[in-house]
Amino acid sequence: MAGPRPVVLSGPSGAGKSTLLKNLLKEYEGVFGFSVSHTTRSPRPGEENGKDYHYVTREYMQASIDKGEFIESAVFSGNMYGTSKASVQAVKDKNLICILDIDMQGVRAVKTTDLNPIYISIQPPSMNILEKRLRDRNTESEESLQKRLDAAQVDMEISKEPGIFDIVIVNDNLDDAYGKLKDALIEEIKKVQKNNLS
Ligand SMILES: Nc1ncnc2c1ncn2[C@@H]1O[C@H](COP(=O)(O)OP(=O)(O)OP(=O)(O)O)[C@@H](O)[C@H]1O
Ligand SMILES: Nc1nc2c(ncn2[C@@H]2O[C@H](COP(=O)(O)O)[C@@H](O)[C@H]2O)c(=O)[nH]1
Repeated sequence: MAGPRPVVLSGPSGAGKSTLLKNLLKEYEGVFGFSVSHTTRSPRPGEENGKDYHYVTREYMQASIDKGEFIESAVFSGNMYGTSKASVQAVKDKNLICILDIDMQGVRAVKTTDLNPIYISIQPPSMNILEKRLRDRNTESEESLQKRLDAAQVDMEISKEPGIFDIVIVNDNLDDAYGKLKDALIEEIKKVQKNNLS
C-alpha cells in the first residue's frame, strides 16, 4: 500500500496543538507517529530529548541544515526549529501517519515539497484566551511570551486565507476540537487500521 498521508498541525503557540496530538497518539497507538523536530530551545520541565524534540546547539543545527538534512527549518521566537528528513522517514518506515507540529513558515516550506500532507490549523477562540493559556502554561519568559503573541496575531490572519489549510479547527472546548480533528483524519486512520489487521 502507498503510505498514509502525513498530517501537518499548525497554529499559534498555545492554541493546543501538542495537547490534541498527544490525545491522538494515545488513543490511536500504532496509527500515528510524531515527527520529532530539532530545536535550539531548552527543554521544558517534563520534556524528553528524542521524544518531544531533539535538543541541539545552533552550530549543530546550522551544520545539519547546510548538509541538506532538513525538509524545512525556521526561526521562531528567537530559536531554531526544523523537521529532519530522518524524523519523517522513521515514522513512514513504520507505515504510520506522520504528524508534524510546525509553525507557519514550516507550512509554507512543506508546500514546496512532495510530502503531500493534510494541512490542519488549530486556532484559539481569541487572543485573550490564547494569552491566558500561554501564561497559565508557565513555560515562557515575558519576552518569549510577547514574541509568541506577536506571531500568533499574524498566524490567525494567515489561517483565514483560502487554500492554505484543508481545515481550520477552533480549539475552544477541548473535546469538541478533538472530535473535529478525528473527523478530519478518519479516512486515513481507517486505512492504517485496515492495513494493521491484514
Ligand atoms: N481547549 C482547551 N481549553 C483550555 N486549555 C487548553 C485547551 N487546549 C489546550 N489547553 C491548554 O493550553 C496550553 C497550551 O496548549 P499546548 O501546549 O497544547 O499548545 P501548543 O499549540 O502545542 O503550543 P506550542 O506551539 O507553544 O507548543 C496548555 O497548558 C494546555 O493544557
Ligand atoms: N517550522 C517549524 N516549526 C516548528 C517545528 N517544531 C515546532 N515548531 C513550532 O515552533 C513553535 C514553538 O514551539 P514550542 O515547542 O517552543 O512551544 C510552535 O508553533 C511549533 O509548531 C519544526 O520542526 N519546524
